[in-house]
Amino acid sequence: MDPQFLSIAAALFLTILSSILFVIPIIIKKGKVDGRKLHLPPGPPRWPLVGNLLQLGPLPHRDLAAFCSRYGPLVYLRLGTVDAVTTDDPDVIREILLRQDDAFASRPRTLAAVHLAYGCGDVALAPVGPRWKRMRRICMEHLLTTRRIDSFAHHRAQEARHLVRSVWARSAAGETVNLRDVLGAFSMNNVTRMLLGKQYFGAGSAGPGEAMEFMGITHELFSLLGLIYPGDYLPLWRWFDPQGCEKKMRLVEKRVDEFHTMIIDEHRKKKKKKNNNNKKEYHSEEMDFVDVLLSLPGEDGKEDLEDVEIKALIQDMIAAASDTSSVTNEWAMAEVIKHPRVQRKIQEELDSVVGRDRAVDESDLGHLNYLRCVVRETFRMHPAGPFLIPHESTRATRVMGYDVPAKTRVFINTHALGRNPRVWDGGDVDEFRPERHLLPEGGGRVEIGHGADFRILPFGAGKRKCPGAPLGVVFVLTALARLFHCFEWTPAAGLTPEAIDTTEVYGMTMPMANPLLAVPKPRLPRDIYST
Ligand code: HEM
Repeated sequence: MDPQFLSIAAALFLTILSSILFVIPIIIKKGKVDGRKLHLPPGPPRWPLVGNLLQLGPLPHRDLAAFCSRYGPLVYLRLGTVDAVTTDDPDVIREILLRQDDAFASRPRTLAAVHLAYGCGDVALAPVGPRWKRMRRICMEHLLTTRRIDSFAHHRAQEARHLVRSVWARSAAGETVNLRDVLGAFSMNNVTRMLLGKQYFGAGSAGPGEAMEFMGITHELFSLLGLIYPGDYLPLWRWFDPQGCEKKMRLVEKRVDEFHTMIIDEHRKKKKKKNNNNKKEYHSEEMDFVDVLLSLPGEDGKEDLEDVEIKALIQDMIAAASDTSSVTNEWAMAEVIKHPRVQRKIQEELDSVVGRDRAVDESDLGHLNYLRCVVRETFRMHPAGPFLIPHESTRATRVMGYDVPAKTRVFINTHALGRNPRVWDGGDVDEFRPERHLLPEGGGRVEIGHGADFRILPFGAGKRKCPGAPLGVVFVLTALARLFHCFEWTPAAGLTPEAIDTTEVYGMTMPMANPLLAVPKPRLPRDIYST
């Protein structure tokens, strides 16, 4: 028998045994509030101690969706020692994220958040409280302002040109394009130029050694952040940790920290050199996010933010900004190539709004309503992550007439929301049909957000709503507009459009199981590709 399986089985057995001794009294106490039996939401039957943990497979968002269609819009689960609820319903989501935002705006302190987000000292994974508030304020007031984002428009334009040129070079060589690679490089370069003032892909990149290290750690970071780690639900599991997850987290934590230390040192040296050369302070437009953070005053009379705060913020932005937009772009490209009718309509719109004698620029993006519907439809079927980042209740409350205890973990299933047949009538929830989002003639711009009906939820809502949503939308629309304006796309040789594989893999973000390969054919005059 597989030795890894044996060690996992032994760990499970020992965990259950030791749990019997320690946890049962706590569970018995928790089943009541003020002596009254809790009226919990309905949910599937659970095993002693592990609860519903063993009912979650490799695609937990699909398992939780199945529970919702069986038990109702709000489902209670017991995951080891943790109370949890899940929903795929717009009314329940609105209740949790807007009407009871105060009760549900926190985050659980998972082991990954402790090790990989500087002890939950960041924005995205931090429990609600003064520290989160301050870090979020720094993001909103200094990093993600319209002015600051506009100041990087020329970088984004350059990266869009690189994207088109790299695809063009491959098409000229008759090569199939791996869209995961090119879209990943586009997003990552945009993000690292804005955050760190450097790029890791293509000409002008920061050396292959550093790029390799950066890609290595971000890859490991993403996979650890996406993991469902049993130790978060069965604390005694951590004694055995048969897969060595915690050890891996500590190793990645160390490598990530060394990388951020190097980045901050470089920025300090650059600043000092500039000061020694008697150059004036930076113009605001020249500053990347690390420069901005190094120039902000700290608390309690301290001159600067603490390094650890800067590292936590940078870490968050890399994780939150890069993969989300590249995963969305790959799904959108796959669905459009799978539906040649949709590709034709995108191109007709681009030819009418932009024309064929110049490249798309950011000012065009607001006028591309059909493409905006394509992005909404992509978010409906393939939200960047299958769940919002888990929320946690700070106090006991009631939702839809049911008790929800304090410290309940909340899984908002955005994947299931977009495919919920009670929400999307017509029986075609698995069909990619952007037209369903079109507004009546003269209805204005199609917005890419949840709107009043909460039928899609690409960026969350309420206090923890994504602060980078406008920028994320620009990354996504820019790449798609440029790639469909410049090229006609067909599937890799030998594949019909319908045969493109759109199965997903679970993680913090939810990419396609296999990278998308496709063949581009230029459709514009030659000079558009070289300018
Ligand atoms: C297409 C691109 C993007 C998508 C789909 C996306 C989606 C999301 C979602 C679903 C959340 C969780 C909301 C919740 O838990 O209620 C989130 C949080 C967050 N996002 Fe984004 N995001 C994108 C781009 C960005 C960008 C470009 C940035 C910053 C440069 C960013 C920064 C953040 C941060 C800091 C949080 C945590 C907010 C908090 O917990 O207070 N995101 N995002």
